[in-house]
Amino acid sequence: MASLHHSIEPYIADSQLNSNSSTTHSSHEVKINPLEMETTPMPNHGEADHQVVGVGPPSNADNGISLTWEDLWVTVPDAKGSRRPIIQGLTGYAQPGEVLAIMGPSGCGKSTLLDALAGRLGVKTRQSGDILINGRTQTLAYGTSAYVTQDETLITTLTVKEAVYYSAQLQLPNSMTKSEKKERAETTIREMGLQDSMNTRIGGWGAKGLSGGQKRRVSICIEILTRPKLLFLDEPTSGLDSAASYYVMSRITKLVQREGRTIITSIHQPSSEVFGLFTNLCLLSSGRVVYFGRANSTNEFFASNGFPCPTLQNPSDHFLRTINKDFDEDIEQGSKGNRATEEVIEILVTSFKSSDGYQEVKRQVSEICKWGGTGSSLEKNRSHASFFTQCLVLTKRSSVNMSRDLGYYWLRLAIYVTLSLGLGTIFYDIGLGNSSIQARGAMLMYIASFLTFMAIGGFPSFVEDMKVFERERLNGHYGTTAFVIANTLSAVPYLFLISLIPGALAYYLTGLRPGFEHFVYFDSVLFTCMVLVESLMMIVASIVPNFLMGIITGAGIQGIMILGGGFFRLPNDLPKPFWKYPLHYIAFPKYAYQGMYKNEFQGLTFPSNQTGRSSVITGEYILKNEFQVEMGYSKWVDLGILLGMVVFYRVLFLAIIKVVENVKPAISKFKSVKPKQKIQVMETPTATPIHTN
Ligand SMILES: Nc1ncnc2c1ncn2[C@@H]1O[C@H](COP(=O)(O)OP(=O)(O)OP(=O)(O)O)[C@@H](O)[C@H]1O
Repeated sequence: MASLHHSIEPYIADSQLNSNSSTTHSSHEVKINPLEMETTPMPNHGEADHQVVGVGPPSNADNGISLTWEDLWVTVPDAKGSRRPIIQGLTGYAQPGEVLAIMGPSGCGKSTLLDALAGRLGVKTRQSGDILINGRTQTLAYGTSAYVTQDETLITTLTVKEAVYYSAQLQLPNSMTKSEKKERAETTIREMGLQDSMNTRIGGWGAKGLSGGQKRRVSICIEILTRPKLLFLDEPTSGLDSAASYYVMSRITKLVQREGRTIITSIHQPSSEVFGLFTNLCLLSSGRVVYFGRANSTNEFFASNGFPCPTLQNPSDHFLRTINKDFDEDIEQGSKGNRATEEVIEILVTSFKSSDGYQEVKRQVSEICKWGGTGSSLEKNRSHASFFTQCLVLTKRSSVNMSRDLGYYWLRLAIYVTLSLGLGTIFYDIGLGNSSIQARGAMLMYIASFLTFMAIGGFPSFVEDMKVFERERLNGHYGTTAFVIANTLSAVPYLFLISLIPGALAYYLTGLRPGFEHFVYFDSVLFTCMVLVESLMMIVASIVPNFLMGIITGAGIQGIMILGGGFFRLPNDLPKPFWKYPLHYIAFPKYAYQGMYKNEFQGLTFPSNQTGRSSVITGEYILKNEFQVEMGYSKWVDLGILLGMVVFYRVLFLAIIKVVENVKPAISKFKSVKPKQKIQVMETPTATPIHTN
């Protein structure tokens, strides 16, 4: 059995520890939620007489964040309907001024552990155990911590400098001047070694820009701008060469030394120089802890169990190779002797669990909880840019993105112009003959429904916007309302442009109702419908964040609305249940068709087609009898209803984002296993599937 006692430098001498302290905080349920700040009353450790003489928290603990987790389990559903554990009863800690590295073979649960600690597990996962911040059950405020995820969700059209500078303007408080924010952005870019790529566009699908490793560094830049107290990094060095990995990690660890930050990072295969930067190491295998303690004592632990690191081999390579069982058949006999990897892992896991080192980790956790609970308190909401600045910067950033992303509006403009030219040639100089009545009706319907229908073409860009928003929102860069306002304001000029040019072409080529005011009304309806359909697609993007499913859903909703609009089947002929009530009345095409028809026909006369008699029919007659338009109110009411719908859809978009934000953590909390259920799990550590009700 390996003794790890020497490997951990406790803040408190063993003899001064209260043996009960490790259980004092265990009655608190897991409650880390980055969505809101909620400080619950300080747990009563029941140890007023627990005095620690001459020792205590590290000097920077008052300002920093210590995270502790005890007996943490995470499970996911498996194909058979039971639950498979991904994280199995982990206990550990991370404290200010230290870098904790989480290592292990691919699929061992590194990202899951990070997600659990950051309160970001998906809704399908269940978690049990205690995760405490500074010894308390409390939730992290937006922006108190930052998380650099594995996938890069960046605005691909921006340059490195723009991306980081916009982010600085959004995240840094108004008390900083513009030049100070710019300075901070540029310093951070330099710190991450991106000075030569400052003016390079990030790039993405279809437009090559930065390399994968450079994108990683941009993501890190954005998250360390505010110097967060708690930083989670999911494989920050993936895609980087060994020199870049070292420089990136050493600059991040400088933050730790200089400013007493707490950093938890998962990492795949650090070089020995990078490994040397870590304070503590959490080594995992299939969700179980193989080793937790000082990184520089890992070698000793392996050697004492019969698996010494061969001379000249990178220690981290050795640790990972020793516990990687994925390729067991291919591995030749090496430092593990004749043992199967499964057996080696079992030896290490058992050895660690029974070592002094493990006891030391538990003691350390309880000590952190004790001084954390009495001393430091987590900062309230971070000071941000003001709401107005957020709206302004987000509008600017979104406008720049829209202008550079060809798929957002420019392609649509080109298609709309082509379609309008098509309409203009098919219905060219339509005249006032009897046959022009149906032709006008068909053309106006086509413009109001199919020109707006193509908003689904911008859906991939909306989804990208939503992904960036989600990442930035979780890291607390700005508020939801600011995002929705900015998204609306930035789209308006482009939508105006793509309704004006094609609208004018179609209107004047076909010779619709003369008179500028009639054109203004026609184009206003077209523009409003475009804003409306775009709002509808944003709602879809916020619920179905998947290109294909979103496009199909959006197209389906619009198709149904067009069917119930009253053109393909006249209003009185629509089946009453569903199609007439309520669909016809809540579908925007009804108001668009009827408003456009009134604008076109009211006041016009057409020759009657009855043979042998020269008579005329009025526009009013046509509206009432041919198109079954509701004549009890003016065309302006139709436009007003459409504008009201735009407001309603935008408010609905905001409400959905807010609800999703609040519902997700509530579901996770609801699914968290209560401590009493968890105890059964503790008693059978090798029992795999956990069934929780
Ligand atoms: N929501 C989930 N549903 C089902 N399985 C999941 C879920 N989340 C994670 N897993 C599984 O849990 C295991 C651990 O995943 P995780 O992403 O944490 O591994 P990792 O160590 O970060 O891997 P890598 O180094 O390859 O990124 C994997 O087998 C993964 O398939």
